[in-house]
Amino acid sequence: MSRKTTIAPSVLSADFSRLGEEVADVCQAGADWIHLDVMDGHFVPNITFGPPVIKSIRNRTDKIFDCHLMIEPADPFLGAFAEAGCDIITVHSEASTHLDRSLQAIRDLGCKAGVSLNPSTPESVIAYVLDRLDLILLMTVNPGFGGQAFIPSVVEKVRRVKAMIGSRPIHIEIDGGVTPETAPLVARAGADVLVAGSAVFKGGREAYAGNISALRSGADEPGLTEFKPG
Ligand SMILES: O=C(CO)[C@H](O)[C@H](O)COP(=O)(O)O
Repeated sequence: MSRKTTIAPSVLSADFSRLGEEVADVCQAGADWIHLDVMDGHFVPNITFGPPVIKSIRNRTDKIFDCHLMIEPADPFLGAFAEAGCDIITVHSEASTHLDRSLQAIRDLGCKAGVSLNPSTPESVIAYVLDRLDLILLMTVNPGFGGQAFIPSVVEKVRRVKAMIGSRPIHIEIDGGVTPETAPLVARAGADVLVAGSAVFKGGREAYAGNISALRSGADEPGLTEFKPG
């Protein structure tokens, strides 16, 4: 059976002066989720936006808001991101001193809980929190900027994480340098959610539908098993 990979455009590559329209346009073009990259200028060398901006675009779509927190600490702000309308909140393992507590707090807020690993972080850091996870975000670039080159060594980590989670209903999401060429590599290794900024937003709104379908057709090869989240 073939499957449908979830495509999550990262608004990092959108025109921020028209963010609401950009979100509506990519949803209209076939996006499944909206990926929100929150950066603090401390954990990563860039600053983006926070809860007020997310709240201001929440009414543009009812698609899942997938919030990737690249902030340290994250715990004091989890409530504000949930309140702003995020459905999934992902924290970085490298920025979480008490990862188990952070994941529990996200679920207590009524959101799905995710953890993100930088390219150099081994998957062993999540071995004891698997039952608290709805999503594992494996970075295929060093976080902070869009438009970077995909780091191929992470493909092997995707395979290991897929084996590690077994039958648990946990999404494996890939973020960084995802293109129609790299999408099949990570999909074959076990990823079911692909984040893409540059590859979706290039060419302006008329190009979004074609860009999304190019990513999807690369990832949705026949023979890949369908993912059924819990
Ligand atoms: O988290 C990110 C950077 O930290 C971005 O989501 C990611 O890099 C997507 O951009 P692109 O598809 O252009 O690589």
